[in-house]
Amino acid sequence: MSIFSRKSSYLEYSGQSSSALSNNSSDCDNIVVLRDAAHISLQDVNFYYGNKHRLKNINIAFKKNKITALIGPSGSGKSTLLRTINRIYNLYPEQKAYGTILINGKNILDSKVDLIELRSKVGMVFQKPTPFPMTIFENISFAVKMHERLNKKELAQRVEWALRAAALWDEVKDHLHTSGLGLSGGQQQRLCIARTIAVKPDILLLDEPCSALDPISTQKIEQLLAELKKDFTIVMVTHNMQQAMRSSDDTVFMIGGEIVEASDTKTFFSNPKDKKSLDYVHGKFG
Ligand SMILES: Nc1ncnc2c1ncn2[C@@H]1O[C@H](COP(=O)(O)OP(=O)(O)OP(=O)(O)O)[C@@H](O)[C@H]1O
Repeated sequence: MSIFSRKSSYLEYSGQSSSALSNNSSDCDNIVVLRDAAHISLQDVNFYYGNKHRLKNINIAFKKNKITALIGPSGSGKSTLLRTINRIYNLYPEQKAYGTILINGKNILDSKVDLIELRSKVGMVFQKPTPFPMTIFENISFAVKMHERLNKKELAQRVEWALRAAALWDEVKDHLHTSGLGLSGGQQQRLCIARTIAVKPDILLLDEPCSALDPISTQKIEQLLAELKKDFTIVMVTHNMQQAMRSSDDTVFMIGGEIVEASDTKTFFSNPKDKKSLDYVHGKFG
């Protein structure tokens, strides 16, 4: 069975009873778990850039088919946390993660994990749109060809499917064979999302996907994410608290490489439990 089979769940391996969203931080320091219907679970994750310890005992689970926002001041470790989930940090030998990250019950930090397969199942979209210097069609077909052998017709269907899913098809269908670099910033970001979902991942990691976009493009991406969560589990770093409030189901608040608080977004913003969360929500720092 593939390690990415959807059969296992957090509840199966943890042996813990299900409660609705629960926050264990009072039981055990810095242990914060969103338990219900978890798809990704980090257990005692620590991360180092060389000898700099930048994620400290992270315990958190992200729910299937929900959007979780990672928020916190600059340097709090949000992007680092995101980068552990598809092991992109492995491109840099001095960067090391320890602990357990379970996806569908399998530890993706295990040295035997196939990183190409992992990254096809855990897609990532970065802050700045980065289309390849190729046509719109090729931007997507190139990604698909790296992972699958499809015939010409199947490939064209997959490109159309991904562009439709990324709410870009109607805007580009008449010029698929022109450069992706000719699109607006918002369209380029949707192209990057289309490219990522074209290989049919289970999980989408988004690192400040709207920070380079104008408000209308931002709104389109937010609407798109609301659609995409029906099919994907989404974890998104954002600096924009309004965006976290509008778009996410759950919110995880970090400072200094640690999780301060995690809960459903409505509760986090209306009734944060930790004084630091309250101060952050009220703009007193960060
Ligand atoms: N490549 C790197 N080498 C060394 N240290 C790094 C590297 N990237 C990040 N760091 C450090 O790790 C810590 C966490 O950084 P990270 O980028 O994860 O924070 P962040 O919360 O995403 O910040 P921001 O909101 O500014 O993007 C910071 O102290 C940062 O300086």
